Order: sequence, then structure tokens, then C-alpha cells
Amino acid sequence: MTLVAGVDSSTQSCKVVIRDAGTGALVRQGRAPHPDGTEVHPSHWWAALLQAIEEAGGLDDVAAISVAGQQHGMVCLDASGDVVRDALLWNDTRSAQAAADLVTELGGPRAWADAVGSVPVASFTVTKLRWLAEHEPADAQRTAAVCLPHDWLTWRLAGALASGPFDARAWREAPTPPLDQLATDRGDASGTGYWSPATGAYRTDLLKTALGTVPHLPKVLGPREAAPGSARVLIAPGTGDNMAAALGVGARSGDVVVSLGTSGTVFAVAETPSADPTGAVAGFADATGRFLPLVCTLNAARVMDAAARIAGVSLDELSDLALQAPPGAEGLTLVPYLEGERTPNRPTATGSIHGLSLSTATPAHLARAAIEGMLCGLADALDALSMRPERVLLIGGAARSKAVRRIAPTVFGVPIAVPPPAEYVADGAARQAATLVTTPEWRSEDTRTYEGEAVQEIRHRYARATAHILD
Ligand SMILES: Nc1ncnc2c1ncn2[C@@H]1O[C@H](COP(=O)(O)OP(=O)(O)O)[C@@H](O)[C@H]1O
Ligand SMILES: O=C(CO)[C@@H](O)[C@H](O)COP(=O)(O)O
Repeated sequence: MTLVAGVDSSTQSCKVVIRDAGTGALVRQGRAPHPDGTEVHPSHWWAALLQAIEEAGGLDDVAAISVAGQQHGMVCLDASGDVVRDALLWNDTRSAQAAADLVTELGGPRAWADAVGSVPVASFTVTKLRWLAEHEPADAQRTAAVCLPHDWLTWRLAGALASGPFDARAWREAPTPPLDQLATDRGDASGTGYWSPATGAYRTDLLKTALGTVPHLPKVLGPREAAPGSARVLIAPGTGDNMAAALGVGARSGDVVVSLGTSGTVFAVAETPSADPTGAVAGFADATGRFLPLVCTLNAARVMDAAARIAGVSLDELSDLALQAPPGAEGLTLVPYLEGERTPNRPTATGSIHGLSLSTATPAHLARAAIEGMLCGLADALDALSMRPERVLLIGGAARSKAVRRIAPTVFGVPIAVPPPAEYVADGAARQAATLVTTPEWRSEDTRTYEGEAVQEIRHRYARATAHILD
């Protein structure tokens, strides 16, 4: 049996799956937490990856590995390959003004959509680099290379694999390869704001406008191209976590995937690139050579974490509570902008609760309103995609909640197909690794379909409530 490893280095944790390359059967797995915060030193991701690999039984019998990671994070390296400063993550909104400035400087949103498929907001790497140039010019000048979380981990893995067999302790300080061995893929490159999915080329002019210089950039690998440094264990190009989720869940043309992790994302596999001048849809590339139009919200699973904290209950109890309140929570409406919001672009917004009365002031109403509010943001995202999906698939940590699965059809107004709970991002990475060593014949998981009558009033009230938020 040939084994492959898939990694999901996402916002809250690192997960590793080891699967049979031919059939996709799960053999072992491991996970480790990431620190909180929107600014994280990449060494924490490396430590978590090593811990998760160790828990998954090591890599010595593995033929190929692939890393999928949270998109957009700004990792700056100096000429010796050392990290210049903590990485700014996709959900760090400090570069909102830089984003607005860059949009104006290029001539408006359409110019950006035409150039790179997306209109940058604070999440995009290019805006973080402008913020760095303006606020930390010494760090900007010291930056010899810029890469993304998955690129950096892939590069560190190449260095560690060259140093000897897996040993979590020894690998922690393993030497790093030269900067010219940095590599990325189309999917993750498309979230930088300086790579065009339509032309497949970097826009170094836009990078220079943002940062003032053009540092070394990772080579963009094709979907089946091994990363530099591959030897004993082949290293696949890796990709962004959403692109890997599309692979892992086996998304096909006509499917829309709704992922409820730290971010909420709604995306579809497409044959042609997109360029939405409203900025709602990011025109990403996918991990197979195609495209992945995607809408992302900053507030998903953690809205439920917050509601559970307020109610003083566990996530399972929150789910039970939510199902005790009627659809629409009798008018209690929660706008979940707890981290500001990205779609719509409201980086400084805060959350709010509307429709509070003596009868709706119960933990059950709050639980239902939190789930409905989170899902309304994603139903708006689905509308923005302007697709008539044949199937809507629901994945991510919060899809483990029974209440989320039951309430989703009433908010989206369509049946929702839910595959069994699994690590679809890590699975997608493993599937990509498998293509380097065999022709994988992995079966897509069966799904269970949840149906329910649409309750239009929920979205109407949510739309009214979003007009009344405090920044
Ligand atoms: N049963 C559950 N009900 C609701 N939320 C859950 C449940 N299980 C996990 N989660 C939430 O899912 C989130 C983690 O999901 P995940 O997709 O792994 O996120 P990320 O990829 O962004 O790190 C956490 O916020 C966690 O609280
Ligand atoms: O910024 C985006 C997509 O554009 C996010 O989806 C990040 O990729 C983080 O993902 P999760 O950690 O929530 O899975």
C-alpha cells in the first residue's frame, strides 16, 4: 500500500491525514492547535504541523505530502530566510485603508477585477504589504521574499525532509532551503492580489505599487508538479484551504460548496476565470487548473463559539437550544459582524442583536438567532455567486452542528447535502499528493440531504438589521 499525507494548516489548527494513495482509505490522522489572534509567528504553524505529524504516526512510510493552508497570510522573509515579523492573517483588518487606497490608485474596483480577478479588501496579501510599507518601513526594506502560509510550510518541509527522517524535535530547527526554492500553486497565488488567474502571471507592477519593491516570489507550480526539494518524499504543490476543500469533497461542475470554518466561504468550480467589479466574488484559481469563484465572510463557526459562551453552554447544547426556538426566533435577529466583516466590506463593524423583547430574551432564541444570522451572511454570499446550483454541499467545523444542518435549508431556501464530518481540506491535499504517485480512484463520500421550507422572513429581517450596525 502506498501512503500519502495531506495537511490542513488553517486558522485555528493543523490537521494531518495519512491515506492510501490508490483508494483514499484513511489510515491515520493527527491534529494540533494554532494560537489565537490575527497576527501569528509562522514558527507556531511549523510546531503545530510537527506535532500533528507525530500524532499521525510520522512520515517515514509516506510517498508524497501536500500542504493546504489558510489563504492570503503575509509571510515576509529576509535574505537569510528568517521571518521578518509575525504573519498578518487573512482575518486581520488593519490594512482596510491600504486596500481602499490601492483600489483608488489603480482607477477603481473594475481595474483590479480585470487585473487579478478580485477587488482587494483587507484580507488580500497585497494590502498587507502596503500596510507594512507605510507602518513598518524598516521591515518592508528587509523583506527579500514574500510568500503565503502554505508556501512557507512546504518550503520548511523540503528543508526538513532533506535533513533526515521525521523527528519532531530535530525538524523543529531544520535548516531552510534557499529562497529560490519557494513554491506555490495557482490557487493560493490567486489570493495575493498580485497574480492573475486569467493570464497565469504575476503582476509585479501591482506588488511594487503596494510595497515599493519587488521581493522574490514563489514559483507558481502546476497542479501535478512536485515542489523543489522533493526526494525521498515527494512534495506536491499544495494550495489554499478552500481549493483543497473543493478537491477533498469532490466538488463537480454545478456544485456550490458552503464551508463553515473560522471563515464562511461559498464557492464553485468554474471553467473560466471571473472578474466581479463589485468585489463580492473573489475570482480565484482552483487546484486543478480551473477556477474557483468564491465569496468569503469573516464570521462563521466562531459566531457559534461566541453564542455558546454568552449562553454558558457547550456547542452541542447550543445546537439543542437553537432547535427549541421557532424558525425566525420570533424576530430575534443577530448580525454576526464579530470580527468586522469582509463581505460586505465593513472592516470596522461590530455585531448587533435586534428584535429583543421579553419573550425573545431566552438562551434558545439567542442560539437560533446566532445560527440564522451566520447562515444569512452565507445565503447572501450564495446570491452573490449568481449561480443556480445543482447541489449545495455543507462542510467545515460548524457543519458538525445538528442545528446548523437543519436550519440551513430554511435560510438558503434549497436542500442542503451534507457529507459525513471529515477533514475535507486535509483530504483534498492528500488527494493532490496522491496524483504524484498514482492515478487515485477515490470515491466521493455519500451525502445526507436536509430539506426544509424556506422562511423568507428570516432573510428580510436580516437585511433590514444589517442597515443598523455600529462601527
Ligand atoms: N459540533 C460543533 N458545533 C458547532 N461548531 C463546531 C462544532 N465542532 C466544531 N465546531 C467549530 O468549528 C470551528 C473549527 O472549524 P474548522 O473548519 O476546523 O476551522 P478552521 O479550518 O478555520 O481552523 C471551531 O470554531 C469550532 O468551535
Ligand atoms: O480568506 C479566506 C478565503 O479567501 C479564508 O477562507 C481563509 O482561507 C481561512 O480559512 P479557514 O481557516 O476559515 O478555513
